Amino acid sequence: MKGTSSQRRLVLASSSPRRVQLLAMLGLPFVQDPSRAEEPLPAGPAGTVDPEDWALRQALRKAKDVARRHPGALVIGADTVVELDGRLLGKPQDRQEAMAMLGALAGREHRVASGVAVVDASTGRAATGTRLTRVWMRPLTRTEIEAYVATGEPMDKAGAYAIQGLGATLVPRIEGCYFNVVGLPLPLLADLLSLFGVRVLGPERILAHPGPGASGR
Ligand SMILES: Cc1cn([C@H]2C[C@H](O)[C@@H](COP(=O)(O)OP(=O)(O)OP(=O)(O)O)O2)c(=O)[nH]c1=O
Repeated sequence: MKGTSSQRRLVLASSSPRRVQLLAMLGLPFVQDPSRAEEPLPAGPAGTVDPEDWALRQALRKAKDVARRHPGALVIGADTVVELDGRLLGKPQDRQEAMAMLGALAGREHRVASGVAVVDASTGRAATGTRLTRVWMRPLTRTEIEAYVATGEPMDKAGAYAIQGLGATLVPRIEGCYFNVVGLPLPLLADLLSLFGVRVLGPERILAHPGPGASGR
């Protein structure tokens, strides 16, 4: 069938193990080829950069960079940032910065923005989107922050926490897409892929899993 998921090669332009796990959940075959095209976060005054604009720009950069080495493929790029008081927080450089980020986030609401870009390497066409999730972190004592940072979990995560890990105990409430916080908003990604004819729940699934429904019994 023309334009179906079985015929488009998917490439994930990411080094993130979380994004690999999340994309694997969709059950579509893909290869991983990380990009190094991400820009450092802007150091300007608070409120000068919109988190969704920033995440989208980085997602597109990553996808376009990797698309150059995969002719004919559909390339997926994503980027996630945390925003607090108009400032963007990326991944902490060291444990001290992780402590400072968690100290600032503790007891407050912040926002997590992810951008996703799907680039068709054969035409250069791109489909993009963003999602914003509100996240409430409970108050934390200094000892709790130290203990959490000592686990190492915060080190490669935007905002220095992982909602999908031990960090789940720090977050009593969110509003918006959970997968957006983990780094790849799956409902958005499925919508973007469908624009290229890749359907997560296309008829190929029925052929691949013939059961009572498919046989008509
Ligand atoms: C807030 C939060 C972020 N994160 C992660 C998702 C991303 O991997 C990371 C944000 O960094 P990114 O720069 O978006 O991604 P990355 O450098 O890990 O991977 P790549 O650029 O190669 O795609 O933070 C979590 O895993 N859990 C969380 O709760």
